[in-house]
Amino acid sequence: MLLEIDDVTKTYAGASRPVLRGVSLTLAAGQTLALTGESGSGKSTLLHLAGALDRFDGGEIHLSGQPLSGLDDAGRAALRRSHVALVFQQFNLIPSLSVAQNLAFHARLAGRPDRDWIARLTERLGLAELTLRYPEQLSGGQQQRVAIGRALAARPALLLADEPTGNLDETASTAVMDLMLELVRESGTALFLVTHSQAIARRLDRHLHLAGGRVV
Ligand SMILES: Nc1ncnc2c1ncn2[C@@H]1O[C@H](COP(=O)(O)OP(=O)(O)OP(=O)(O)O)[C@@H](O)[C@H]1O
Repeated sequence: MLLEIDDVTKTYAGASRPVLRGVSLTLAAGQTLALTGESGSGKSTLLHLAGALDRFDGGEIHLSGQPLSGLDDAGRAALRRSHVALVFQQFNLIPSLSVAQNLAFHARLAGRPDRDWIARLTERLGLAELTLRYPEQLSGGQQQRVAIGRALAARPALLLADEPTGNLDETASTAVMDLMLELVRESGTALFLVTHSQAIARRLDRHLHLAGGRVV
């Protein structure tokens, strides 16, 4: 199993109530999973824990067989770099780098700069004419397509996406979601997607809902 979350609890420092009260789920390699839930229900928190971005208080998370509770910050960072990619609502491109440089950035960091795969992603994402531009010269939909290409360039085992189309209009949102689903399926990457959209959630292999700090 690629990701196993087992009875995880999380309370933020200073908060009176836990955000997560015993959450369990699994995600197999190559599978796509949607997580919905009301605002403040803890979706982003759970996604961050799955990506080894934050600590939890109880339970255990295994990512590619590694228990996360035993890792220090450096260990979590190393596991993240080798296994996980992230796409957020804000596109988070590096403003001083061109589209081509943004696309190659994470693959370089991960030590996997596969030029043919990056060229293929660039083509598939409709970015071939835009490689010399900078993020500020792109539309929101174009920026998010670069972010998806950058995330998949290193062929991560797991893509975590937090409302990736939340800042896009309906047309751009549909185009970006179509491409993301096609490309994760093509590359065998598992997808854990947080979304407010039931329509988007229905397009994934599985759909879980978070309420009252639990998966229901
Ligand atoms: N760093 C933090 N410190 C303290 N409390 C936090 C922190 N991050 C989130 N929270 C709180 O934890 C709860 C869950 O937040 P989270 O962002 O996980 O929810 P969400 O379901 O993703 O919400 P949304 O759909 O609005 O993005 C909220 O009450 C939020 O205020």
